[in-house]
Amino acid sequence: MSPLPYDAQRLSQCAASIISNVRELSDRGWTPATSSNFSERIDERHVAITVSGRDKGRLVPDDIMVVDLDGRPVATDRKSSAETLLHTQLYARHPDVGCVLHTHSQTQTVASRLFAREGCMRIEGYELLKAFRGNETHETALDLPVLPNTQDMPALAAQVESLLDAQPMWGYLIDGHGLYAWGRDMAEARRHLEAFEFLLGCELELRRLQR
Ligand SMILES: CSC[C@@H](O)[C@@H](O)C(=O)COP(=O)(O)O
Ligand SMILES: [Zn+2]
Repeated sequence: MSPLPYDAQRLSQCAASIISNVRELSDRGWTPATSSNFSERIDERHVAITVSGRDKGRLVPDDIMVVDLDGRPVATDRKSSAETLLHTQLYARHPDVGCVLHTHSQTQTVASRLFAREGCMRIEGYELLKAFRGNETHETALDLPVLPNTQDMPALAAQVESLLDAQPMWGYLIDGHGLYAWGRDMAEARRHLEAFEFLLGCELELRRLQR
């Protein structure tokens, strides 16, 4: 047997981090019905990612596998997330991206429906905007893109590429689907994900109150 092209110990670390963090996200109801997918970078060429179709609230080490930056499985016959390309495109493009989190909370999904027509959701004036890397004041605005949903991953990835060409960003919504968020490591990606969830919730609540 040829040696693994990645560090098995680093894979175990990534798997443990994904399992424990995702269990907490799942306990909040953000990963219903096997939805959502999660990954962490192993090294410059390899990513640990969830196997497709698993119950994300009950992940075990066997539910985390390795893909290369083109999304091809490495040393396994398991099938990676149906949305693997949306993860690997970020790692391939940005060497400082270390973790990508995708969830399907009700807040994220409702917000995506509400702002789909505009193609973006403007979030401004909140203290919690400082949770995003690089922001040092609440006196700023963030445009969270909302992309049309499709099962055609290369087409979706191409749309994400053009967004990334245009602006620095930490996440996007997919209409009727959910949220992608990322960061340099699990802690930062999770901070960004939680900030998006909170801010989307505030905007939805404001709209309800203003009706
Ligand atoms: C269970 S429906 C959700 C899926 O279609 C998909 O959007 C998703 O988030 C999970 O897919 P997966 O292939 O398990 O990574
Ligand atoms: Zn999804």
